[in-house]
Amino acid sequence: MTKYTLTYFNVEALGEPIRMLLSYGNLDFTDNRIDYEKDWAKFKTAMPMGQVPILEADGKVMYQSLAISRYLARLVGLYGENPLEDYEIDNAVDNINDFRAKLAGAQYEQNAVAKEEKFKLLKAETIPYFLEKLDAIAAENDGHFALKKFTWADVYFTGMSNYLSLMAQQDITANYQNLKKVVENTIATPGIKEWVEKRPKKV
Ligand SMILES: N[C@@H](CCC(=O)N[C@@H](CS)C(=O)NCC(=O)O)C(=O)O
Repeated sequence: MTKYTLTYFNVEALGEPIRMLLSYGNLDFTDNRIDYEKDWAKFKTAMPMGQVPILEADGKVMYQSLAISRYLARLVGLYGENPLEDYEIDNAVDNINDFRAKLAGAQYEQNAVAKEEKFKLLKAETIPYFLEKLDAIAAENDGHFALKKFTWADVYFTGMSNYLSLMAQQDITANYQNLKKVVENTIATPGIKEWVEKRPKKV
């Protein structure tokens, strides 16, 4: 049986959807968390693109979190059953990821004045815009992100949700009932439920 090792920092963020997919599939994995301050400089040079997450499986080193997630989603049966279904799921993930990129653009802005301006715009326009759109997609799909059923798009949103809330400086599901439903359904799913109960409490 394949033994996986996920290497990432001691946070949820890009690593968490992968941890959830591994847990959903009941795949045997080591959750290897690097201490950024102490150890990252030495690990970074050994990473294929100088970044994490990476997933090791029987000697194969995989990187790029979305590529890893798609691989696992296929493996555990949370992708589509044909190219059109795959498109629907990928489309939802891309929408979520566009939201993440907007938040990260402000969060990681180095110039303090520019950062404040970016956050003002985020709070006034970008965050409500994306959350309304995402909530509408979840409403159309009966509390899921695609195909009216549980797919890895739901896992992606749920895995990222605490990190997105942290960057948005607000609970992103608080006023969006359909997004809340996606998260509630996902964390009640066998495999993921047990993972969420035992995972380190570090967003
Ligand atoms: N596109 C990559 C981005 C990976 C990425 O941005 N990783 C960050 C952590 S979230 C990282 O390794 N940062 C440390 C560095 O770049 O030195 C993916 O999705 O895997």
